[in-house]
Amino acid sequence: MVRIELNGLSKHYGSVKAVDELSLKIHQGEVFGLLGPNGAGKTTTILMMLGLVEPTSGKVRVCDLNPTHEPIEVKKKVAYMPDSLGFYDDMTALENLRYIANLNGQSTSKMEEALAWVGLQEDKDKKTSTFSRGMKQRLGLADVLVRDPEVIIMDEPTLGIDPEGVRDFLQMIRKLSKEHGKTILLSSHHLHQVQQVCDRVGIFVKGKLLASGDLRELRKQLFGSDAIQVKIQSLQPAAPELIEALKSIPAVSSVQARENVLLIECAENICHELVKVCVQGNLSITGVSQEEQGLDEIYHQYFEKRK
Ligand SMILES: Nc1ncnc2c1ncn2[C@@H]1O[C@H](COP(=O)(O)OP(=O)(O)OP(=O)(O)O)[C@@H](O)[C@H]1O
Repeated sequence: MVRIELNGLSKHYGSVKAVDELSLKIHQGEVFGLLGPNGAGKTTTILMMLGLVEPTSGKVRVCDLNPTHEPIEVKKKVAYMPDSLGFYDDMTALENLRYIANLNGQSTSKMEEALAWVGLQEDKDKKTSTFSRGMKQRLGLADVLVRDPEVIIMDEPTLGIDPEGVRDFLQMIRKLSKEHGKTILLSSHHLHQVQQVCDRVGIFVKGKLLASGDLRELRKQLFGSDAIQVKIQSLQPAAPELIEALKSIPAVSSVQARENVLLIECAENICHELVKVCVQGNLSITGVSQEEQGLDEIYHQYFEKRK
């Protein structure tokens, strides 16, 4: 079920095309990462999804609603977590949640449960002035849980949190999507984190979506190849017959032999098969490693190539 659908969506500020003909579908239960450098158009896209910025052209639908025309209905189904959350410092965690719930006319029955879920049960009666940034982000997540939305939109949710806090937070995001069926859109500069938690990623540059998909699809879209590179080291150079045998494997796209090293590019993970063929070809293997480009490499390599 599609929860977020953008179709040829554009937003122009004078001559600046903040978002340019953006089309994208995000399904229920998916964690989708919006990834891009400063000024790419991520925030503008989010604001259009929330009905806070009107598109110049194109369509946006969130939970089968038009945010521009039905902003209040959208607000009931979508929770937005900005990068820095404002809580009242002189109120406790519980009081803050109650205050927000009352303002939004929501039930307060799930507050304790939500605080326990994010691991703040023992801190619920502490004033939020004593909270670390990570604790405030978890309180933000508890607030989201109280609202029980269908879609959660987060802008840089892990900014300024320590590594352990980030790990816990990412686990919660994953759980919200996989166990609670929430659709999550996450905007971030943190490539490594996006890679850990997102099912799919969209790479934005200058208002345009350059590529979207899982890591493999991104590799293919950005580089025209989704190759995995396998490096096989051996005591002696590979015989020409062995190199030919490796090349004849359908998933293998190229084989390079340099002294005692074979570099094999293949379209899928067939490491075990390559090793078998090498052993049959009497190669004395001393090491095997597989290199698959992560999001970091994909992102940097792609932008370095374009400079
Ligand atoms: N209200 C506005 N008026 C004029 N220009 C704007 C406005 N909001 C955004 N822009 C411009 O639109 C472009 C996209 O900005 P946006 O904030 O959406 O990018 P972003 O990807 O969220 O960046 P960041 O990662 O820095 O938050 C930028 O060039 C920005 O200067």
